[in-house]
Amino acid sequence: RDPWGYGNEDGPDAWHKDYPIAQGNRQSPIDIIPEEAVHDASLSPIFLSYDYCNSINIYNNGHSVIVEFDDTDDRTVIRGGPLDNAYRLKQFHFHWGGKGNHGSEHTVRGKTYASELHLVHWNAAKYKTFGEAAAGPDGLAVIAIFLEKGDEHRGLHKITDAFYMVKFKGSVADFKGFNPKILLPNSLVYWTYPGSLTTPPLHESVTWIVLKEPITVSEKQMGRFRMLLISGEEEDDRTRMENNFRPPQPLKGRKVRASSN
Ligand SMILES: CCN[C@H]1CN(CCOCC)S(=O)(=O)c2sc(S(N)(=O)=O)cc21
Ligand SMILES: [Zn+2]
Repeated sequence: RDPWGYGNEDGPDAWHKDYPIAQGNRQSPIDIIPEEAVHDASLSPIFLSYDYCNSINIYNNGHSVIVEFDDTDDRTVIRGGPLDNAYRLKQFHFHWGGKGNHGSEHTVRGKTYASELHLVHWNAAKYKTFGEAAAGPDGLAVIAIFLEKGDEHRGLHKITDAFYMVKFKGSVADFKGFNPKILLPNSLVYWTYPGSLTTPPLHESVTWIVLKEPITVSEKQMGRFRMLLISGEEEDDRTRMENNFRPPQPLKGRKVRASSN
């Protein structure tokens, strides 16, 4: 198992020992205070070109459940907003809690949500490989969407119905033709700020785009997330995958900007 996790010994408070950047100046997530966000009229809307979306597989890496995409061309990209060029969709994954309404990574005036979806994109115009982009200051753009406990989300069903195939750490299954467009809320109004990966290696390479409007998820659907395990099939322990979120980090003088549409 990776030397890091979300437990008492290997959790977020211990990560700085192996990843000193954990105490850096542009760490994520953060607590967003809407009244303190700078309204920037020059921020254009975010454009998601997800029509030729092509998911490949779904897998469990022991930290989260991830759906991967074919990023060999600019078929599935985001543009606009704070971004200088097109960023290619590489994968999406989630962070969630044990029960109740905690589990998100970003918070809004201290409010937590049951889960948070991250759509990870990389700057293929500037970096040759995803790995290089993941380590570059403007290498990644992650769209964060809050999942609020409420009615069931029909778009999420296809994903939660596939979890039984990737119960164990290291398991992977075919997952083709899923278009994450159905996971978007009605409004693409967002906050944006310069930050980092929220898991090791915690690279300070992410332009965060946090959507204001959450989508809803039912308690039953959240239960499906919690049947995933961090243990491998060959291990004898059966530890549930839950509370895989990093708490908010110091803003260190960064400005959060708010879009208008
Ligand atoms: C468990 C490791 N999670 C990492 C793995 N990647 C980064 C390193 O990759 C190098 C090839 S990543 O760019 O896919 C990525 S995005 C996020 S988050 N939660 O900030 O959206 C975490 C991670
Ligand atoms: Zn994430």
